[in-house]
Amino acid sequence: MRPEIHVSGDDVEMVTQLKNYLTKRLKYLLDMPGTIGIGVSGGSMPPIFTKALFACDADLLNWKRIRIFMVDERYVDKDDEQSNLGTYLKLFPPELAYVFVPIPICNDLSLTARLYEDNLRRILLPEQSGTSPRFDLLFLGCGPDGHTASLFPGDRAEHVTEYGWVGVVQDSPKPPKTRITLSFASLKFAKHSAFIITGAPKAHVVRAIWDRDNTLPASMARPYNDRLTLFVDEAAAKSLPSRDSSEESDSRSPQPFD
Ligand SMILES: O=C1O[C@H](COP(=O)(O)O)[C@@H](O)[C@H](O)[C@H]1O
Repeated sequence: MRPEIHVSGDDVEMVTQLKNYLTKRLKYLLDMPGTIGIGVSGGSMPPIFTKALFACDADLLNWKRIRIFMVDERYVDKDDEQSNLGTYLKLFPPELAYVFVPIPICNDLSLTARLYEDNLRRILLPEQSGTSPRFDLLFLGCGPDGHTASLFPGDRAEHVTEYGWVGVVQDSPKPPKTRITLSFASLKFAKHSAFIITGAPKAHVVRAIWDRDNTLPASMARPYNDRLTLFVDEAAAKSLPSRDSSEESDSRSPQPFD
């Protein structure tokens, strides 16, 4: 099944599209039992995601049930300007800091990854079945090199945790060099994933995702159930097939996986 595509003319339109998507997903998830786990990315995503989230109706922002976690993090303290979590904490009201799954950065990188995995399993259980996570909603970004989270071309992530949910990267081509990241396996078991991608330098990555070209991590990270939505601006959409092209249709229905 092809991903659902939303092309926006500007940030305001993209925020509205994201707000509508979040509204639909939260309405569904709030009707189900348990904790709602939303994975988010750093880089350019925090401001636009935060605007869209807080544009949702207040009755959907049930902070007793929603927990937000980083799909990757730089190996820096959360007060460092490079910290993805730190960026969100600066954008969220301080009284909501508790909704973020803590990333216990310590002086041992592998231990940091293991402790993060423990936190994810403890906070997002019991929805997690067995050893594979079932994250409710993932918001992924990508770089012009096709990386997503901190999964870079060249298979640089090392698996150091008991369940393989979280890996470590020590030679990131994008500074800082050292990071922790959700693994491909944990990203691919998501119930719903969405990419937020803007700018012409990433148009080839958007096309790779559309074409299921698994030479790039961003395309390799699409969920097994094919429930994937792309939020792109016009520049990032420029390599997609034209609206009326035959390439667009793909009637394969999504795998039942929820
Ligand atoms: O370093 C990172 O890069 C990607 C993409 O960032 P962007 O600024 O090009 O959108 C981001 O998704 C990831 O979370 C971050 O750690």
